[in-house]
Amino acid sequence: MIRFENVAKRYPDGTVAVEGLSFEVAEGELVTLVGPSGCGKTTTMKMVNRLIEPTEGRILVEGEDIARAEPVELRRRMGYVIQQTGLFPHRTVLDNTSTVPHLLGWSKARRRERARELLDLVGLDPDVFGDRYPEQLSGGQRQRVGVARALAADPPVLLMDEPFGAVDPVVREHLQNEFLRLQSRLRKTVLFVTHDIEEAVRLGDRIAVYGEGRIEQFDSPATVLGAPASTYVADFVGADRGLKRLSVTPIEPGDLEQPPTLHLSDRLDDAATRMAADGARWAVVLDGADELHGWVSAATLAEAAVRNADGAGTVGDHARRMEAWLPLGSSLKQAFSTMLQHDAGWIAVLEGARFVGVLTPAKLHEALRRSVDADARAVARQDVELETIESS
Ligand SMILES: Nc1ncnc2c1ncn2[C@@H]1O[C@H](COP(=O)(O)OP(=O)(O)OP(=O)(O)O)[C@@H](O)[C@H]1O
Repeated sequence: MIRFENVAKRYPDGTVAVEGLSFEVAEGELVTLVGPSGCGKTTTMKMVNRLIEPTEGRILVEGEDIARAEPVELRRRMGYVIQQTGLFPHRTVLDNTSTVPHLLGWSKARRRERARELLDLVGLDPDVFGDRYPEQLSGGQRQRVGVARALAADPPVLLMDEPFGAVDPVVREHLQNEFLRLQSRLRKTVLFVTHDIEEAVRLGDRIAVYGEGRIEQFDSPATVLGAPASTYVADFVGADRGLKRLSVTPIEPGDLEQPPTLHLSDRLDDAATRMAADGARWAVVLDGADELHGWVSAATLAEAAVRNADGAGTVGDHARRMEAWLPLGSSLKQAFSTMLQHDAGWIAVLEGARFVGVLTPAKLHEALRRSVDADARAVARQDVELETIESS
């Protein structure tokens, strides 16, 4: 969708802003450009909408060499969001949001309808905010209007230059989450500049990590964090990259342990006998539809079976509810956080309503190590054999 072919930008004073840029952003993909100040991220982005012309190479958008496109027409195909928002201070929120439709000659009724729809989409009630001026908004609200304006004419491409850079960390995280939700619906092709590695990792389908004027690594967030291509990238992503990687590594079926399962209606004595035979300390308890109910310990079952020597009673009489669960595909970070929140030694993992296994801290650690190794060797996670220092 956006393709850089050996692109360079040299300024007349000899500064090489970027060189040797060759990469592609696929349709519907969100690529973050991340790196320290002055490494050439903004230059890269501005070459896509021809605010800056490359001195070497070419850039194709939807297969077309943009050097041949008419710049104004090109820019209308691209939403552009910047940190300072660039909202017109003397125009209302509705008018700001309608800027491009206005330029495109849409009727007033259609423009307003579209602007209202977009404000709604970015979480601003048009009845409350539509007639305000930008100075009557908070920083976060202004950024939302910036995003709404960029989306107004439904462009296939979005260029975003530190769009959430000027707001505090809490608002920023909120805006990031909202944007991710929006993007999962709209599937725009997005080039997103940031100097914040956390932001790059959270938002990007892939990340381009910039060194001075060139890309040092272009990979998925998990690979950049798990297998940095150089010491430069390793330093840039930070010593806590293992922790950061937790948030981009999903729980897979192969990560799970399979403890014994019992059903609520199972007879107490049968269940106690099975547990003793398995040597298991606890079991997961499912209901009649094989959906998660909770858990029960072997000791509880054994005691209860002794007390109810006549064989009366079921597992359901002694099972405890289990609130610590997550759907398959959730991140290892969510898993860890759920364990801590419930002070649980394991969490249940579900696929839809079906119970598929449990994740323990040891399995979580193993999953992380396997996924790092799998990325480094470009194999599937379940194909990785781990060498482990056994704890004694
Ligand atoms: N008009 C210009 N003339 C000369 N050098 C320039 C010009 N514009 C930018 N540069 C240089 O090009 C390099 C890349 O700048 P660019 O704005 O792309 O960096 P950046 O990664 O976006 O940085 P930041 O995060 O600080 O915005 C910098 O060294 C900058 O000083």
